[in-house]
Amino acid sequence: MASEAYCGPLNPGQLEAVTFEKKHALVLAGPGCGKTKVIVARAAHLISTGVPPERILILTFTRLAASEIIERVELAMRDSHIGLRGATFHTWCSTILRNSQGLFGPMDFTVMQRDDQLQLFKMSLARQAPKGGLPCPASICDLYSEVRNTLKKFDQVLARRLPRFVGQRDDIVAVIQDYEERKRQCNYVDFDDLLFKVMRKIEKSPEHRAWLGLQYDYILVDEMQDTNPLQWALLQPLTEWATLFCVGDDAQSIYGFRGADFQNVHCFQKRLPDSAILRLQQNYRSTQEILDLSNWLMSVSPIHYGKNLRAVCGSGHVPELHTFNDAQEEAFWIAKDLVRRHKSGVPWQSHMVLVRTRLDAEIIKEAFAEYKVPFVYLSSTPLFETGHIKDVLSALRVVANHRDELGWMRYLTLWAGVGEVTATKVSNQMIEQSNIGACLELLSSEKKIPKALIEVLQAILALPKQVSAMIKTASTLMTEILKEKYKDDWHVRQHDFNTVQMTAESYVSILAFLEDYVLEQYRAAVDKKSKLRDAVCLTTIHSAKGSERNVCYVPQLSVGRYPSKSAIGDADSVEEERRVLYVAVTRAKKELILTRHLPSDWELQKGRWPTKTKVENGEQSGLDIATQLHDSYFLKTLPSCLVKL
Ligand SMILES: Nc1ncnc2c1ncn2[C@@H]1O[C@H](COP(=O)(O)OP(=O)(O)OP(=O)(O)O)[C@@H](O)[C@H]1O
Repeated sequence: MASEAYCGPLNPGQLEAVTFEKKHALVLAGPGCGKTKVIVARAAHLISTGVPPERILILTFTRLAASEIIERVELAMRDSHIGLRGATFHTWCSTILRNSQGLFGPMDFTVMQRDDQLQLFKMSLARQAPKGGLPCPASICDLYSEVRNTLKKFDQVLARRLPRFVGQRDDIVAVIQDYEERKRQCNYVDFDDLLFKVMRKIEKSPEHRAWLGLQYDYILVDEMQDTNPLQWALLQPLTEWATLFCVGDDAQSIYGFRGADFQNVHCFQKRLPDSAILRLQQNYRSTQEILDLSNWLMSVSPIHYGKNLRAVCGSGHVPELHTFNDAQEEAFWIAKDLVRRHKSGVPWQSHMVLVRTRLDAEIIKEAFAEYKVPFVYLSSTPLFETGHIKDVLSALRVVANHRDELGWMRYLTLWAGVGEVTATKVSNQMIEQSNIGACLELLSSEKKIPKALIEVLQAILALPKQVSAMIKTASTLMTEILKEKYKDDWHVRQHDFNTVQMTAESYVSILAFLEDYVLEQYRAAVDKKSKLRDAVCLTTIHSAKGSERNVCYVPQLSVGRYPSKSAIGDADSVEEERRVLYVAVTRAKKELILTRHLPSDWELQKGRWPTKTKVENGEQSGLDIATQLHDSYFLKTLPSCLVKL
């Protein structure tokens, strides 16, 4: 079989999936059973049997995964410009909006970052509810996002997420309407809009549906278990034209907070009667001892996952479980253990450390610095989220979209003598103008606006369409104000502009460049580069999906962390936490090292355990929560034979 020749051996189940000929299929498999391999081989198989690559669309959860799959298919086909299309749902929809000759609405828009969304909600709140009394901007933003991603009724989501505010329903709706109106005025599109706008059009209009559906013969979807109802509403109408081939694992669904819906997996066949469910059972990644522990973790869940992974590669080391006095001792031990392994000849890059949150990573980073362990951190704050870069980019933003109110606010308030009040007044005027030329004219007549502020924008406008040159000019002309604003660490920050310039080298459109960084193109490039270095991979578990290493450490497996305090009291959240831990432990190929530390004195004073639930519902005491944390601790009933203490 051609794809097998390209992609390496396939077992009979994988081969059946790769060459499946009836209509739609969902391949369900546990971790390490070759789902990614099957997607790559399926694409190679389709191409080798004559399907034009541009008629195949591959949808993945991250841009990195999309680019890796495309690369692997290209490698398999020995053709590096094969023309296969791979994207996340967001980048796919953004391309549809921008490249449809206006069929899906205006094509020139600025994609908002979450920061921008929060700022806009804050302004809407100030306009609609000046005396307060409503949820904070982040809560309203998340509420609205959940409504759109789950396609549930607003009142239903409000009652579940923010029960205390049900009485203020109409006020919250007014804030959201104000936010929507402002977004329209400013030419903004938020993350959810990208999907929502496309979905609404194809839902309502047969012409739009056909226009999109006719572009594809095959749509291949990775990580189906993490798709949400909005994403399904985009896929289902296209099945009239294209064949859907999805892979997923219900035990690895960890994006419930983004509205991921099990139904997309569990109801697949009911929703698409001309479809088949295929299952892959053999795990090629881990040793049986690692799988025994993983199987046990799922077997004690109240949900019946029915996971019983069998290792093709047989037996190996029993997972280790180490307990330390505190988090620092734990982190130092991990660093020392890595140094020991490296000294014995194992490359750094054979190791991965999987943490729960960015904050958890900090203590590990400190220990790595102390013991000089080289590492790449896969969830670090991208450069583009830092203040000085955002400041420079704000100048480019307003040149690209003169109705970008938040861009104006950031840019104007950078300059001495321009306060919030003036900036608000001026940016309101700017978004009324017909173009950036008219804005510059008006700015020149404003007494409070420094000349240098206008000169930066004029200089950007005068340049040919090269985004990297624009960044260079803007950062050079803004050096004095930035140096003053970031005087404490300017010596470090000043070097970042070169990196951003390099990233922008191939771009001729500011909007396209800004959008790519909002949608994580930049992070994907960094992740890819970092994989080439010999370094330990330090990563959040959410960023580790699809990855594997010979030796994996899962630290901070302490009471109150798995499940985390915030999940207690909500059975769905606790189960999602279990799946997060499942993803972590199933990344290990040969050795799994679990570590934890004893609760600190502070935590031991039971009355001082965080009392979020108590605050919100007035029901539970801190003591109750401490007891629940102990009772629900995932390792509480861990059979001692599954680990080496
Ligand atoms: N038939 C096979 N023969 C040999 N190795 C295989 C086979 N199928 C998969 N593998 C190997 O097993 C490992 C896991 O495969 P892959 O990453 O495709 O699994 P997955 O199901 O996508 O895992 P996860 O869901 O955990 O990300 C890879 O190293 C892959 O090369």
